[in-house]
Amino acid sequence: MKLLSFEVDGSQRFGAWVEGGVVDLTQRLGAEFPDLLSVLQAQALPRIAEVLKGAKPDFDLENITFLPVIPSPPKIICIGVNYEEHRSEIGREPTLKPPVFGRFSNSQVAHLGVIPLPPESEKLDYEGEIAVIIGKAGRRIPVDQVWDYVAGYAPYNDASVRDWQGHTHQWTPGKNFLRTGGFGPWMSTADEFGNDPELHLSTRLNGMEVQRATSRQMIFSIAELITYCSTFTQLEPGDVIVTGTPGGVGARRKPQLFMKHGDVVEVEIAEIGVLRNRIEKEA
Ligand SMILES: O=C(O)C[C@H](/C=C/C(=O)C(=O)O)C(=O)O
Repeated sequence: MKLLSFEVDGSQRFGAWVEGGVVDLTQRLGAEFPDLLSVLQAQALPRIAEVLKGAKPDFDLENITFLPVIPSPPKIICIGVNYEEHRSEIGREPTLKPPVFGRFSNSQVAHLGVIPLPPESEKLDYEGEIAVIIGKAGRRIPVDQVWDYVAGYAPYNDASVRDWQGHTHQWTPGKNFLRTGGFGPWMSTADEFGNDPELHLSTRLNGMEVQRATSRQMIFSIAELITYCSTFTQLEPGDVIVTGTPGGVGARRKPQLFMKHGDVVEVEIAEIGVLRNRIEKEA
């Protein structure tokens, strides 16, 4: 299933993309589940699958406004330096454990939303990534059991304000400018894949491919990341783990390639879909 959050006529809803459009699940199940997060919290994905059997779309994609897949995740845990090509382009020493940092939920932006280029920056960069959405609470999850805890996967753009990321050795400010973290268009539920799926990730800037990798190239696998993160914190349904970006970021190109007003950035997971955002100067 491809599940999404969206708005129609100012009302926030959740639904499923099926061939031909969007099935409105708020209309069918809203009394029980106000949003996609509550579906995950109730572990009600099988219920959604039941409701979707034979359901006809209610909206064309053109008639909805996308919201971030989970608009307010309990936690957004980001992983840095998780592909060898990126590690070597930034000249970092390998680490025995994954670098971890956080994003706030208001740093997210939906598919087709505008990523603002803040007046404080001349170095807004893209980072195409695979997001893992957690479907079940767990602490110290053994590596061979992590797949029971995954609800699905989605494209993510961990767009980064490099000037602010570089102020100190903490990356948080540069990773949390408002509406820089693209999340969408939808999550594909884990049952569409086997355990440990190979997902094919690419990033395009104005149609030019700038990043390409698969989940097999991660330094710390999705399973290892879930085990690691669930050791220092309790993972909860709706938490998002953003698994790191491959080589090819704009800051490390020669010449550098930062995003500017009018650019269109796309992050694609071939098995899931394309997340597209336009860059606009923030007034
Ligand atoms: O500055 C660094 O060493 C790493 C930093 C962040 C990387 C990520 O967020 C990631 O790898 O996904 C960077 O490349 O600027």
